[in-house]
Amino acid sequence: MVKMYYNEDADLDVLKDKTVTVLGYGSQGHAQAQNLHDSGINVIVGLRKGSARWKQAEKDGLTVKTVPEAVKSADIIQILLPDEVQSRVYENDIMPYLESGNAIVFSHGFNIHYNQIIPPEDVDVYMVAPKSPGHLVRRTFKEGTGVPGLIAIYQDATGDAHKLALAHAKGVGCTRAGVFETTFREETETDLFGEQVDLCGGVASLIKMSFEVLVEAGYKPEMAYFETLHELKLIVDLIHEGGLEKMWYSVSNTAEYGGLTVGPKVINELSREAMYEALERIQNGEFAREFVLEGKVNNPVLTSMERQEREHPIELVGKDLRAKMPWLNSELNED
Ligand SMILES: NC(=O)C1=CN([C@@H]2O[C@H](COP(=O)(O)OP(=O)(O)OC[C@H]3O[C@@H](n4cnc5c(N)ncnc54)[C@H](OP(=O)(O)O)[C@@H]3O)[C@@H](O)[C@H]2O)C=CC1
Ligand SMILES: CC(=O)[C@](C)(O)C(=O)O
Ligand SMILES: [Mg+2]
Ligand SMILES: [Mg+2]
Repeated sequence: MVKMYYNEDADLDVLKDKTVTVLGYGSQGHAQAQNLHDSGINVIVGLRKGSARWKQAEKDGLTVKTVPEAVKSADIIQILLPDEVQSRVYENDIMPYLESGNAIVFSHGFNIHYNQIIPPEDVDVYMVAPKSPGHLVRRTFKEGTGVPGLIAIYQDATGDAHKLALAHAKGVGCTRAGVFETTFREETETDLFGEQVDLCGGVASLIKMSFEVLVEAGYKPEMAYFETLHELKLIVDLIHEGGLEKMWYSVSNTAEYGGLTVGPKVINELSREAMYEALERIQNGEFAREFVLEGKVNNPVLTSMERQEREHPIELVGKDLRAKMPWLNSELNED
């Protein structure tokens, strides 16, 4: 087993006299900045002028500055901007203001691993990566628990990077749930693989295709929505709590037999090949190059796919049905 780090393994005191600047106040930024602040750490949020989130961060009790000003005020600069804009912001607004002995922190290794940001040798570079969407990083922290996370050290200029990374992970709440150490390469490649093949891409495709099949076969969209999307969370909750075993235990024998025999026909050897292909494109940098170039031309493919996704019948029927389930709706907007 890998070594796991918990609260007692991390010392927040190493951050006591430091200022942490969190650049960006989006999914991870708003969550990690507030968690660090609530952990007693001196936090400044860095945003561009005119950011709609500036007021929100101030309302949340945080000091906000422009990115260059925030970098100048900081010992530790955590870059929580979208991956595709990080290198541009780094060159214009971060690098010129870095000081020897500063630390640069990431929550995903993309820009370091794929050579988009090349930091100077006299700064620490480490990662604190919650294995969770940002909104749950905040929600679980407020509930008194936390999400698991990774740390990785890319560059240890001061000799303190490891201690800083552990303390930082503690401030974010990850040592409550467990933290283990990895490398920038391993985090980047597994994270991209997971989100493309399983967590986001695989699941979304599975949901849409099973929905489409039921609707094409003449079943009501509402029925199909409940069956292929809504109930998925309830099933995944069981897997999350007690592994596949708990899920198989809880569902009927009919579901267990049908699931075990039919599942591998649906996610099959062709899917395995597609997974290997996705992994290869991640490992050889092709996916990274495609995504970086997409960002440089203002995301034409992403924009169009987002529109198509919004217009998918499952999203239309889902919107109507969720409006009738108000208890589902508020959570993402709360923080
Ligand atoms: N989303 C997640 O749950 C996870 C993300 N990560 C990683 O965390 C990092 C941040 O991702 P995420 O939280 O999704 O990012 P978001 O897309 O939510 O970040 C949005 C924030 O970035 C700011 N921003 C965007 N462009 C610029 C710019 N050019 N100059 C200044 N600020 C800018 C936005 O400012 P404005 O308010 O002005 O629009 C906003 O505050 C990434 O490395 C990602 O891979 C890791 C684990 C999970
Ligand atoms: C939430 C998370 O960890 C992801 C899926 O890797 C991401 O949002 O990049
Ligand atoms: Mg991830
Ligand atoms: Mg990711």
